[in-house]
Amino acid sequence: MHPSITLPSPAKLNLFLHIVGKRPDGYHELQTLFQFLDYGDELTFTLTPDSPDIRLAQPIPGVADEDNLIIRAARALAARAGKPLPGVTISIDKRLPMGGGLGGGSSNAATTLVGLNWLWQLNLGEDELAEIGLGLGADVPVFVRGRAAFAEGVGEKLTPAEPPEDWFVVLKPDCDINTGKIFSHEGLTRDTPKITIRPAFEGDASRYRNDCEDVVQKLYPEVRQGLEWLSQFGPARLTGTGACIFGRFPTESAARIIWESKPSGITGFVAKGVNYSPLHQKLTELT
Ligand SMILES: C[C@](O)(CO)[C@H](O)COP(=O)(O)OP(=O)(O)OC[C@H]1O[C@@H](n2ccc(N)nc2=O)[C@H](O)[C@@H]1O
Ligand SMILES: Nc1ncnc2c1ncn2[C@@H]1O[C@H](COP(=O)(O)OP(=O)(O)OP(=O)(O)O)[C@@H](O)[C@H]1O
Repeated sequence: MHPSITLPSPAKLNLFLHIVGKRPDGYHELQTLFQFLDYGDELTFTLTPDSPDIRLAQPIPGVADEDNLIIRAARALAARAGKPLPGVTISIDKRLPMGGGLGGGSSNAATTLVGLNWLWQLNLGEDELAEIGLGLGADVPVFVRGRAAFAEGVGEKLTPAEPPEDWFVVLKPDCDINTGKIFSHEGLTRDTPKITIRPAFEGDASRYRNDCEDVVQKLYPEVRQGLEWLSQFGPARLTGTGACIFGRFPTESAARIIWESKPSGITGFVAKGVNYSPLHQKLTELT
């Protein structure tokens, strides 16, 4: 039996998302609150000592292996290690909708960096892994660090936060939203005044908005209808640039009652918000 490890790759929510400016390189400066969900993909890493190849057991439909953030993360880590390493085969149990604002690809990249650092026994520190992660995507560092956080810059300046660990109904309206298209939309507001938060942010995130929500609702009636339906029952928001939306509930049973009554034809799930990533939780249990 070759050494093997199965690790969670959780989703994130942007409990709020403010666009506070635009950088000279065209990227938008954000202030956002990230919380993890106890729901996500699962990756299994199996070392193949007889072959140096880094490969996927099965491709993700619509994503070329070369572009897959899992392969890109594993290669970036191997390059940083700078020594011969055993090959690895990675299989994916994909549960998160792609391009849904739940950070699935970024989370897969982070689980790969953290998991292979462990399996290859590289002992790189969290700062170094987060730096490699930032080269793969702005949302990767928060998944590498594994703590809910208030994020600034493009998402890389992180202050740990402890929002309430509520339950969420997460719905995926039936549309695909391109992040670049939303960020380049002329109707997007880019001047929300910067806020300062108390260290640890224990406040009520639903006081704050997602600045992408107006544009996304205008372009995608499915999102508007979903938000209208969900907000009857409590605070509801878009995560990232969508398409997923979430409603917040104090208990699992309250969330499940609403989930059961969702309109037909809409997919999604019920999950708990967690401030410590299930990935890091699992690794703690293993060591
Ligand atoms: C909106 C968030 O989901 C918040 O968590 C993320 O910042 C999005 O991060 P991401 O999915 O890694 O985004 P990318 O795939 O890198 O971005 C796609 C495109 O959106 C635009 N973009 C993205 C992030 C950002 N802060 N400003 C931008 O202007 C850029 O044109 C970029 O080329
Ligand atoms: N392992 C992967 N899993 C999912 N998507 C991937 C992966 N590797 C590359 N991608 C590409 O990344 C794109 C964005 O996927 P992802 O699921 O991260 O979006 P998202 O949930 O909108 O993320 P964000 O909230 O960061 O915008 C996909 O459309 C796909 O082309």
